[in-house]
Amino acid sequence: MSNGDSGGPWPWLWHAKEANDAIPGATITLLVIAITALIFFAWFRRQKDTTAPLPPGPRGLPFLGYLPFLGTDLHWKFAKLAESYGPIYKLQLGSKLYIVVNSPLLAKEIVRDQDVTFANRDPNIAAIIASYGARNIAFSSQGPYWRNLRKLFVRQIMSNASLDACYDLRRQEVRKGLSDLYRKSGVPVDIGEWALLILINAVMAMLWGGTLPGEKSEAMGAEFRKVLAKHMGLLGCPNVSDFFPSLAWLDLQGVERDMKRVHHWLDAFIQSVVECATQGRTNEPFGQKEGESKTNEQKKDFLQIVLETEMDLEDDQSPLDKNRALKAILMDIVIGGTDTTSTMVEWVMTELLLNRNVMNRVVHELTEVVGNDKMVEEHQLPKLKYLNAVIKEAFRLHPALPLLVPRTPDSTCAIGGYTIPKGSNIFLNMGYIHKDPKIWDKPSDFRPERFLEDPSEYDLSGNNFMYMPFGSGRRICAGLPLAERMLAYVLASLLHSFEWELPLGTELELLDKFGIVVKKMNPLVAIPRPRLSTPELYMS
Ligand code: HEM
Repeated sequence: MSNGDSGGPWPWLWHAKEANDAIPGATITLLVIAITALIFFAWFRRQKDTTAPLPPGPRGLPFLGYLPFLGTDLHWKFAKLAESYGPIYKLQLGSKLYIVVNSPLLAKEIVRDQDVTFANRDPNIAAIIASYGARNIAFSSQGPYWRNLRKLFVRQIMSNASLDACYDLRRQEVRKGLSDLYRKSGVPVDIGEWALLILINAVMAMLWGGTLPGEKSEAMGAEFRKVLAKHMGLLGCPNVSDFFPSLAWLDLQGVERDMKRVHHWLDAFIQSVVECATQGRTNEPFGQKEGESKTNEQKKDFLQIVLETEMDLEDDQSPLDKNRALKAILMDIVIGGTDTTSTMVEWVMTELLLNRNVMNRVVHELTEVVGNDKMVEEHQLPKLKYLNAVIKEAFRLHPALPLLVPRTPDSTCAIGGYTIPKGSNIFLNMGYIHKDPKIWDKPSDFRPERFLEDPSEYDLSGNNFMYMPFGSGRRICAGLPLAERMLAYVLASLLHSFEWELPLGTELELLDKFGIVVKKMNPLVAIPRPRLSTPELYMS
């Protein structure tokens, strides 16, 4: 065998002896060089990306990092730092690295371009306890378990058919709440508190058909509100044990201890709901009549849907695992479905009381669409274009979760030319993006008209990275369809059925306080006066 024919890997490179061999040989040579260069370039870029610097960020103290300078109003602090450090910055808090993203372009990289990489959570200690060991949808890591749980939730429980089927249950609770307000007409009412009770009752009704009866409603509702407030406070509480896992056993602030207590109460509550449904018992504390949730197919509740669906979560699931997964889903609904929505009712009502011309236009629209001799029905909601714009504008200025729920990458990657290490916590700073003057004209004005021009430009489904009150991508809020319906229905009912005024001498303001859900600092108190033509309407 001659050298030129087969010696070495590139024989044609060296031995294009004959003239007619020369052209293809040269072409192939150039091709190989080009491909090699491309491969090298791609490799070099990857190398460069992963060896790119960490994002900029403020310096902290040794060991503690930026922790001592964080303060309590995280969302305002993060906005201020965005002014100094730009679209992306890092914060070292104890032994943990946090990355804050402040631009729609970089947010897109996370929730769209690299959605799979960023689809995990790194729940804090309180969240792990509250979610049965990260077994709920919000805090479990992506994988078959989370996917199946989420599929069941979104496709079955939150489907249009399922939500239509339990409309009667929601409606009854909203109507009861309106009757209650009618009795209180002329008297100052804490709107957030009222809305939370209605939402707790509506969610309970949808869960298993039972609600809180009569006086028990007030007492149980008050207890539930207290527990819920504590629960949310602990979830959002900066905890030394999270920043220094090696000190977690000391539980220095007692967060772990307190969350265990709160979780115990909520778990007993959920367990009694599950037992009642699975064993056909009456649910004494919550006034469900025997067989109530089982007999009426029209009013199929969420629990029935879950129980009827074979929960195929993981291969090795034990009955205990299954029970825990079931309770974790119910907890997602109870926790996700109440506090967030009632908080938004309060924000929208506050903005409307501050912007009387906007309030008048909403009321005018309601009168046109619904009529003064009728109560609002859910099927009328899509016709309330202006109210929907008002809700969107309130979400822009007061997103209930301005930092969404932090995500964590499952491998080291690059965003905006910076290295994002595996396991760091990523905050999408939507509270800042929603008010960025580079994006929004007169951002601090409450101007629903900005959402009227092209309503599809900014929907709530996270397709526009400048506006994502419910997040985006595979971790977008799983309860969005219910949240949209409930929020608009409660607000439309409040505004159509009553005129609202402030108690004499009240100075309305927009101060907020940080938590996993950002609420009004001072509760909104306003006075309802009936505005419908017949008192009987309020008695239904
Ligand atoms: C005004 C009402 C609500 C707001 C503003 C809201 C907002 C959010 C946000 C921002 C997230 C994180 C999204 C992300 O990481 O990209 C989220 C997640 C979630 N929400 Fe909501 N939510 C609301 C109502 C609800 C309701 C009614 C439910 C249940 C019935 C619910 C259940 C959930 C669940 C299960 C997740 C976790 C999704 C996952 O990690 O896969 N939410 N929500």
